[in-house]
Amino acid sequence: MCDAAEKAAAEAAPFAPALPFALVSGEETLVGRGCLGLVEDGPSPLGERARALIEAGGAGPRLVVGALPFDRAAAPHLYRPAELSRSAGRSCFAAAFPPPSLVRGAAPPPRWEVTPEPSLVAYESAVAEVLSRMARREEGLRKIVLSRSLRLLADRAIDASALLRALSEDASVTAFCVPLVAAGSGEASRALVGATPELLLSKRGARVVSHPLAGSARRACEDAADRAAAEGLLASEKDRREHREVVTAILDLLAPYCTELAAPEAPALAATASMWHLGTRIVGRLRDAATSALDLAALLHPTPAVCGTPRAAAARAIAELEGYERGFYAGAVGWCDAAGDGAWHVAIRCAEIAGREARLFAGAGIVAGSDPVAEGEETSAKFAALLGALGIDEHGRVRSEEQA
Ligand SMILES: C=C(O[C@@H]1C=C(C(=O)O)C=C[C@H]1O)C(=O)O
Repeated sequence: MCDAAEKAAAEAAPFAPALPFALVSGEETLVGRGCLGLVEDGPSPLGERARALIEAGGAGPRLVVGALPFDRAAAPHLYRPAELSRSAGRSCFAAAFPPPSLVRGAAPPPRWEVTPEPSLVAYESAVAEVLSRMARREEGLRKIVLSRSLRLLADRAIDASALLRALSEDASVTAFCVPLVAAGSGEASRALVGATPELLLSKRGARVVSHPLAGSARRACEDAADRAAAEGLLASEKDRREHREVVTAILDLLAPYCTELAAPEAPALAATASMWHLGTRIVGRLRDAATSALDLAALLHPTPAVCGTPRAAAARAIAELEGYERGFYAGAVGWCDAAGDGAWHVAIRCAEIAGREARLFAGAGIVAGSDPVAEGEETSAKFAALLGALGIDEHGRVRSEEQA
């Protein structure tokens, strides 16, 4: 393409994603390429603005894809892809993210530098500070989800597609890739890549489903130890209290929109390849089937699974004590179509990747009775999925076969 044609193409498409958008799960896979337009800022509800974008364009997929940031006041990143592949199961994934060639596979593994931000010790102190604020009942705080991050620097550009392929091997999660910066923008192509076990909200017709998780234990390699970890979690009063905060918040927020809404009294175990969680499947029937999945996701988000209770006070404490912007970590990733149907997943177990750099995030819910060292260990356990997919441990060392 000549320069003028390239410039015209860039102006026509305000965002030209360098990578496909992907949501990959055993139930459904969605891959979006290119961009026909971005959902604009504006006073009307997000769902309405998304519908306006879909209706305004001509031919093309009738949906928007993207991510909501953790901060409710920050701008969402939502766009209408130019092409869409969709399949029940994972079949359309392999075509969009083909396996690497043998030549690339034979290259020596990358070398990594890993810098915790904050350090584990500083994280534990922040947890202790949260506990003392809760003990003083400051701002009525009952739960705060505090996170820490790992900054990774590789000796070469990180292959987001390879990471996504590795993450999607765990059948219990939804792997995702959300391109955040345009190709040719001058910046390294930035993307949010992860593998979440947590469904914020899905909506088809009048039926809504949410599957919040809260309360966690690291899985063990040995069967007996793994079972014991699961049973210990299920019996833990502290974890059940931590979990209940999330279920109550979701039920309270959804109730005005539903004619039926139900959740089991007690949580059940949910497993990923590396973690046990307490989970509750909430199912409801909307009063108005035209309510947008995007508006419902924006209403629920961020739940006490990633923020805390009361929500605004917890968000303020998080901003103060974590000392960094979460960006899209602990936000939501998903899609919404012209009928308002869609699915939004909690953006956890993820990393923001740009060139040779990655920033990984993991958080843990703190309630009265939490132990700072155990919460630090829980964040390490949650890093394992991403680090394992990159083939390294928390110190940047290449993982041995037994660890994998
Ligand atoms: C905040 C994260 O996970 C959330 C917190 C959990 C907990 O505190 O037990 C469990 C699942 C997630 O809702 C994360 O993985 O970063």
